[in-house]
Amino acid sequence: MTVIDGKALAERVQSELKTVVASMPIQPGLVAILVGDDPASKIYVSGKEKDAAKIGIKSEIVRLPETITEVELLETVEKYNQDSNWHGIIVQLPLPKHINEERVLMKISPEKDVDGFHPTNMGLLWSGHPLMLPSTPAGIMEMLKAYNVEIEGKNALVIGRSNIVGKPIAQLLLMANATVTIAHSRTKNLLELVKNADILVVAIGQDRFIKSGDVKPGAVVIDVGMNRDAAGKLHGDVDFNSVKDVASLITPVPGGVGLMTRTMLMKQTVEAAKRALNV
Ligand SMILES: Nc1nc(=O)c2c([nH]1)NC[C@@H]1CN(c3ccc(C(=O)N[C@@H](CCC(=O)O)C(=O)O)cc3)C=[N+]21
Repeated sequence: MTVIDGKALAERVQSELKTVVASMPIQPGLVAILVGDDPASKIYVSGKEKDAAKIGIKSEIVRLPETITEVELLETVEKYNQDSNWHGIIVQLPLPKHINEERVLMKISPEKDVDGFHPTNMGLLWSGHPLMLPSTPAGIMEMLKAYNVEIEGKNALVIGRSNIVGKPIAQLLLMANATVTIAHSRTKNLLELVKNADILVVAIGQDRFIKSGDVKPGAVVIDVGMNRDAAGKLHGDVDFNSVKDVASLITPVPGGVGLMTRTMLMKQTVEAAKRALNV
């Protein structure tokens, strides 16, 4: 069994990006709009600032109060759409309940939508011609590539159907010629599907849901979960301690998918800046 080293891989990609950025005539810029104080979003945003600084990406966090109106938020997004100093815009999710998430995501100009959540970018991905890749799925594919995982013809099971992880990773695996199944909370024969999966991607947000007895021996297990227990310790959706003995390759939490998610956001930002420069 091999544990995927998300930290080493993230650092490798970051240093490649740093070289690319150093050779660019302008500094790529990434703005993160953070509404309210969701704890997971705060962790992500602070990590992102650190990564950006390391790579040489200009970054700004726009902190807005929980009480902001949807119109004010839309105006903020539009301001950064219009400002050519910023190549990437992300609006941290989740947003407060009184704000329509879909409308806000649709407001981000697709060329600056480095999360890849705009319906135009989702559609481009599903049509097989992606412009912007959502970071978590892009990071997962990067890990599979770095560890030479054969995807073609394999049974890939994605548990979770979110627009952020489940749907886009299913499409990326499909584009790599896997036979893809998407399972979710209403799936009836889940454990049967899990037993058959050569590649298992778990993104359901349930602490240590997948146990060693569930997994096919030799499977590649990618854990997207980030669940904090009462003591504040992070756990994945996979019971790492037992599943690691059954899997051929497995991602840890922390130190796996999360770090690659952050790094791929940086990569999308650099790509967006390159496109803005026409290089
Ligand atoms: N528009 C938008 N896009 C997102 O991609 C997005 C979002 N909103 N809202 C919040 C969630 C959460 N998320 C994380 C990604 C990586 C880590 C991360 O860095 N994890 C590290 C460290 C975790 C730790 O130690 O606390 C790890 O897994 O090793 C954390 C959180 C992205 N999200």
